[in-house]
Amino acid sequence: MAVNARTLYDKLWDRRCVSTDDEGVALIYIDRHIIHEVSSAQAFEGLRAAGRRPWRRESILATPDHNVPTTDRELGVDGITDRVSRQQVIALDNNCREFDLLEFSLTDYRQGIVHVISPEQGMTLPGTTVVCGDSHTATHGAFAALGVGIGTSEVEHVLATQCLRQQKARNMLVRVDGALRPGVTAKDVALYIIGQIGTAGGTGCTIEFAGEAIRSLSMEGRMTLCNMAIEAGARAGLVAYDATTEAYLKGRPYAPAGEDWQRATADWQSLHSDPDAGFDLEHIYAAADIRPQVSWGTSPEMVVPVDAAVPGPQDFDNPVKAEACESALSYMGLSPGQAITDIHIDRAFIGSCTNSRIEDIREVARIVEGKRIAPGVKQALVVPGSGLVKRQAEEEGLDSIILAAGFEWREPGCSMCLAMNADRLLPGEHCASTSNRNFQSRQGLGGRTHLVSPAMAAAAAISGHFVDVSQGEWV
Ligand SMILES: CC(C)[C@H](C(=O)O)[C@@H](O)C(=O)O
Ligand code: SF4
Repeated sequence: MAVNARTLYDKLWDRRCVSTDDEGVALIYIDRHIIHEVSSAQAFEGLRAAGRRPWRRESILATPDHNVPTTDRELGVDGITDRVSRQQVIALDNNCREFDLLEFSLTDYRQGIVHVISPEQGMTLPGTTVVCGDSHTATHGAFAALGVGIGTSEVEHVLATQCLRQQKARNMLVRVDGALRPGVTAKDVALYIIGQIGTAGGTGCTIEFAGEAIRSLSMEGRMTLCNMAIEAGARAGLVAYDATTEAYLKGRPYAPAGEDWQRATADWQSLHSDPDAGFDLEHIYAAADIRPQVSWGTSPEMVVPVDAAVPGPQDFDNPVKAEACESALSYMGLSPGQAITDIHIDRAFIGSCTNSRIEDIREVARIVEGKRIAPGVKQALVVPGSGLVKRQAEEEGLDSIILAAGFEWREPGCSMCLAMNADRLLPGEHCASTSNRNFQSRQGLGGRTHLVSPAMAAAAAISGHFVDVSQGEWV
């Protein structure tokens, strides 16, 4: 290993590290601070109590997303029936007004899920640091930016000082060689990797995703992958800067323009790991081994290919995992050996910061065009990640295709990803979901979540049970 060779993570760290104390705790400078209604109210309260103001207002973008209804948006906050949810959204509006912060409020056409709107506005830029009081801030790593999820007290700290206390993570490389098979998407890659390394596999690490399969992903796909780095236990996920990153950012409202663009893109060229940089841990996979994935349990690592069967406790050598399997199967109402394609679904949810961007919606429209949801499926929801995604999809006529297939076309927000609004599963219901977490009751009390790609969720809604979208009529 060459002495001066650095990983992408090392470079990002060095660019923003202000100082490091004797215990190795550093202060890193924060370029972009995204704020939502659930994790910010107490931070603003603390700021006010201390008589402080946000240190750099221009670094902030706020939007309500977790608690917002996905229907009747014209009612504004009056459309939120839950009292706590309404209070949180009102508090965000008031805080943004008081401190003069940029907010895409409930009725703004640019409102959406925090991790969807910042990239789409060109606010997430390569070489920068991005924080949000939200674990899925890892998403922004797709832009060769250091995206770190923080807690509410850290939100207050960043508001007050523009810096974050951090210990440097270890470097992990996850390389996926070769080309992905048709019908296999970034979501399948993410679930496959978590299935391999486990939800603790990335603990204490920043994961850089590399290799031919990753390079050939669109920015949307890279965001899906980095979004789920957090479910692999990692602190952050990263993909190197390249022409795909540049093409995505060019011309976005808040991206640099003119001479600034030239300067920025020249600077961004160095945002990759040096060829001889060393990683603390490496995992190397072949893209050809990855098939469409379906989670069968209550943790994102409980995942198998769609053509496999539900495992049983006897399939795990580790007694803790065997026990976890047993309890997950009882919660999920599944039996060992049952074919994944025999699992019937009650609802489908296409949305969340993992899979609600324009490409995801296009993929759903492609799968469902000219078809109808299966009679046994009670509901198939399509929730775009932002007002701009919704608008673009409608311009492309995707909403009509989706509606004609019997799916619902909603307003943007987190929605059934975590059921903080009215969109939720009933006890015992199975859901094909494009979100990132399948914890117990995540999508509603007693609900049973199966994590899948958008194509897999759409095809399951059409068929009534899981099907392999890498085969036959679906490709
Ligand atoms: C509510 C929020 C703080 C939470 C997170 O941090 O991830 C949510 O977005 C989630 O996905 O569970
Ligand atoms: S869409 Fe889901 S995972 Fe993403 S920020 Fe919202 S609740 Fe969290």
